[in-house]
Amino acid sequence: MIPIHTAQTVREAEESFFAQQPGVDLMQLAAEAVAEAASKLLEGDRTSEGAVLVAVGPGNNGGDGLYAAARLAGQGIPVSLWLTTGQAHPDGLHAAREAGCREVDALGATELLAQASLVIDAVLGIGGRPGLDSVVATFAEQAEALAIPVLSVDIPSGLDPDRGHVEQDGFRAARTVTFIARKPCHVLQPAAGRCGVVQLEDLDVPVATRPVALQATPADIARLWPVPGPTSHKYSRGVVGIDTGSTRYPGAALLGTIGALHAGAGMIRFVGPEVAAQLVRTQLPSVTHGEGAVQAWLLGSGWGQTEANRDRLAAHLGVKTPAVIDADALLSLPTVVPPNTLLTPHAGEMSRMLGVERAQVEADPLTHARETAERWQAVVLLKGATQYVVEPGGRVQLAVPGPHWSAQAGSGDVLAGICAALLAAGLSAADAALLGASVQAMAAKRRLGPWPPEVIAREVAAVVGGFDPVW
Ligand SMILES: NC(=O)C1=CN([C@@H]2O[C@H](COP(=O)(O)OP(=O)(O)OC[C@H]3O[C@@H](n4cnc5c(N)ncnc54)[C@H](OP(=O)(O)O)[C@@H]3O)[C@@H](O)[C@H]2O)[C@@H](O)CC1
Ligand SMILES: Nc1ncnc2c1ncn2[C@@H]1O[C@H](COP(=O)(O)OP(=O)(O)O)[C@@H](O)[C@H]1O
Ligand SMILES: [K+]
Repeated sequence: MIPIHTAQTVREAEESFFAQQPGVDLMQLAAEAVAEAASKLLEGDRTSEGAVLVAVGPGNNGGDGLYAAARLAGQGIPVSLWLTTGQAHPDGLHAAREAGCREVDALGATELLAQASLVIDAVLGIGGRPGLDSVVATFAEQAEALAIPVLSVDIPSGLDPDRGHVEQDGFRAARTVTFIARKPCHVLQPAAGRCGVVQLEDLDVPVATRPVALQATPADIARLWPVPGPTSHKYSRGVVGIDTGSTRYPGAALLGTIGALHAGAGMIRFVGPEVAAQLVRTQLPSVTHGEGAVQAWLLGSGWGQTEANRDRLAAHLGVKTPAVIDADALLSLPTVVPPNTLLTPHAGEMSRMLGVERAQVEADPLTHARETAERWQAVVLLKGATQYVVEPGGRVQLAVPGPHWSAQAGSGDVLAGICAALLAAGLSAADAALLGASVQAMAAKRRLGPWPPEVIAREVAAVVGGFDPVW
């Protein structure tokens, strides 16, 4: 799991490091890493006038950029500096001037762009207020329009380091070199989409504080997956009870059942309406029909919004079996849900659960997901380009990210089924959510393109097969 830290935590880590090791110059270490990354991005194209254009802000982020500029100029690379506010880190500026960097104003920077091989964005880092001055914002847009690669120092300038929300167009980096720890903007969409490849340089500065979130990697998912062993049988692997679908949405039932089956459910008991049952029967012969003991329920997908939802939900929750509650059922929740319940809303559903606007959830997903988890004392998987797994008590984990092709009707139905299989296997609701969302993303990566959700679901089985250490 990759720890994600806020700007404040990173500052505190830097301060306690300085208190213990006052002689270490972190800015030089940061600049060295930036210069090295710039050299790699230049790929030998060092001949054109103004090969590297460094946009420099007034603080230490600009200081990193200036020392990196000095290092590149020292290698004989033509480097131009644009001091975006007219002010700059004094020692860094001195070093860059001494090394032979030339200075340009805003107009000169814009003119140079067309010939530049690389822009280094050292305008604002973790000390910046979100948003860019309009001249800098226009420069960033022009760099993108001309397809000039951008190397951002610490964060793409103008982003809020602690959020995934993007207020204004700004730099779109090919690579971001960040320091000490990854910040939320590096992993939360849509901000993460502006960072390009994120390269962490920890500068040997330890961070003692609890991370704000943990980002899962494919290796974590493989390690945590419940792989069957020699003593496994269908019941020990977990029986999933499925009550999903309706006359209007029978396909949701089939998709969730396909999801549960391809994620390794030991057995499935389908108890949804006959129209959905018929569909499942013709497509998936291993699914059984009718009541019986189950280890987890999958409820809500494709129910439609009807008066009957509250009773349909209550009928299953009475016995305190763990459950994945999805889609329409999320709006019929009782005040108390059974232990190990997983709620799987997207931003629109969460907004209706909390009685706020969708835009409010999208602007601050984490706060709203925390509120949802607290209100129902249940684990919440907030779906979308970033998948947040939030527990009551506040622990936040982020699923392995996947391609945006998954933004299609039916993906959520499949995902709920995958999570239900994991819940039935005995995993906690948080692990079921983290593994379910991650494995679907990993499968989608292997099937890049507009594949229907059932095709991605079948690919899940292949990904899961790869987790088996024995065969
Ligand atoms: N701790 C670490 O991990 C390490 C930190 N290091 C580096 O230090 C960076 C942080 O430096 P920092 O604290 O000097 O802040 P920084 O981002 O340069 O911005 C502050 C300046 O910008 C100004 N300003 C603010 N908002 C603005 C706006 N919207 N538009 C215009 N101006 C704005 C603000 O002026 P103000 O108006 O607030 O007086 C102030 O002058 C960090 O990102 C990393 O690169 C590395 O060297 C080593 C490891
Ligand atoms: N921009 C995106 N990038 C990657 N995955 C996405 C994106 N938007 C949605 N998803 C994923 O697609 C699925 C869509 O879920 P949902 O909207 O509930 O679909 P449905 O209810 O129609 O099945 C979720 O698993 C979600 O995480
Ligand atoms: K920056």
